[in-house]
Amino acid sequence: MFDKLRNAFSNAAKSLGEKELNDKDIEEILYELEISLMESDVASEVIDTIKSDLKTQLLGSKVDKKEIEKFVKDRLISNISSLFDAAGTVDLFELINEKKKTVQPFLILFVGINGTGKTTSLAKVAYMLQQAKYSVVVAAADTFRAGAIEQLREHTNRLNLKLVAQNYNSDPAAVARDAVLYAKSHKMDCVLIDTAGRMQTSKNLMEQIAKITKVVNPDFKIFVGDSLAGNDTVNQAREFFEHVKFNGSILTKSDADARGGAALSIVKITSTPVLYLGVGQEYSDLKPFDKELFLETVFGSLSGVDRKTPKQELVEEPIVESKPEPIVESKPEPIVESKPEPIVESKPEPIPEPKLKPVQVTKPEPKPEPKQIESDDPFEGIADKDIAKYSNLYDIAPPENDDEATKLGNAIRQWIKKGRPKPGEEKKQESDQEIDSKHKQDKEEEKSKKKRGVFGFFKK
Ligand SMILES: Nc1nc2c(ncn2[C@@H]2O[C@H](COP(=O)(O)OP(=O)(O)OP(=O)(O)O)[C@@H](O)[C@H]2O)c(=O)[nH]1
Repeated sequence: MFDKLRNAFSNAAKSLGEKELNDKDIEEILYELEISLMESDVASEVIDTIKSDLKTQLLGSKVDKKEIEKFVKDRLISNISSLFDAAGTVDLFELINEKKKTVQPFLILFVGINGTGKTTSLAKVAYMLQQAKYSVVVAAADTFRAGAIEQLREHTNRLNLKLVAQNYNSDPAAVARDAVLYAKSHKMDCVLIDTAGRMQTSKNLMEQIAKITKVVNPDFKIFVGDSLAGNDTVNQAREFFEHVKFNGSILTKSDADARGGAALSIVKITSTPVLYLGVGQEYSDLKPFDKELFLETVFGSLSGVDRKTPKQELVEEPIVESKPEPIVESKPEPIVESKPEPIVESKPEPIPEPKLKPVQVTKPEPKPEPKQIESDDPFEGIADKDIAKYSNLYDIAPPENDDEATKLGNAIRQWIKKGRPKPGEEKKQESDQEIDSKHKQDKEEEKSKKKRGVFGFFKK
């Protein structure tokens, strides 16, 4: 008998607790998540597309009322996570090793607009490859910006790398080709090609890059974008991708701001992966992009819904002191050579380990204690046979609401505690009054927890 009753209760709770998601439910929850994405510098058009995709997916889904927020959030995170997965990952070393088998150098072209950190990132990649024992030659194919060649020379001198350069205004494609010839004749593993970075809308620039691409046919093209530039970086990425079809990106200056939404925007727009994050001004300040860390940064804990606008650092430790070796642009020296420099293999000197910056470890924001979730079942812990026995002995009618169910559950527990006495055997140890007062106490506790009642309505 009580099995039926119990089933009826739980079905009622289910039907009252379940809900078919409509536009309004989703909009309300997405609003919070949208703020998180905006605060993380995700481009607005990307947010709009993600939102509308998600809405289409969710409309009409049946969800437990209590779980709606978590459900929507989880789906959003899982959609974004799939976006990153779909863009794939790249193991640069593996690609270089493959090319090495053909005894040909692996050519990497760096593109991006001025000032985003392209040259610095090229130097960081050169350093990373050097550390992995690959031989590297650098091509100064930015022959447009005054000081660009000297800036690159500064890096290659420090890293003890060969730089192939010509005069300003010479043909960047010719510089790239010379560097490739140098690498081939010296059996070097990689050629890193710097390019000029005027505005992405410059037709000239895009034509120049297209020409380099045609002449040397790079194996890999990297777009360098500034992670602080938000929508701007996205527009740059779109434009460069249209013309250059780059294979992946490096996002610079992630140390200066923890948000990193540009990563999501670029991946969404180009379907290519973010390879590395620039996290400082040292050569070693290049970190592989970590999807999980990104998601945690934007959404907080991936399993809960309590942190709506987290401000966790994408780079775990903020850098407090930047003592970079100044990457200064020296004044352009007149460059006389119009041909590639005579090829003199300098003896590789041991490369000093770049100094690591002292980092200050900040204590993570204390997370709020997870709320204790109590069972909604007023008969929790009571065996079916006890419910049946008690109701038969005392001829109890099925409870009609939360209060009655809770009261009945408590009464049965008391009865069990006292050894399941039959009517008359009871020594009246516990009067109805006592049960009532216990019940009142329970109600008070529940009130303060403001949790949803078992029958599907909110207790006031
Ligand atoms: N904090 C920080 N600064 C960076 C990072 N990457 C580059 N920078 C700095 O950003 C500035 C611009 O970097 P460059 O490498 O000169 O920029 P670029 O894109 O090559 O500019 P052009 O040479 O004009 O094309 C420099 O001061 C760099 O030190 C980074 O990851 N973190």
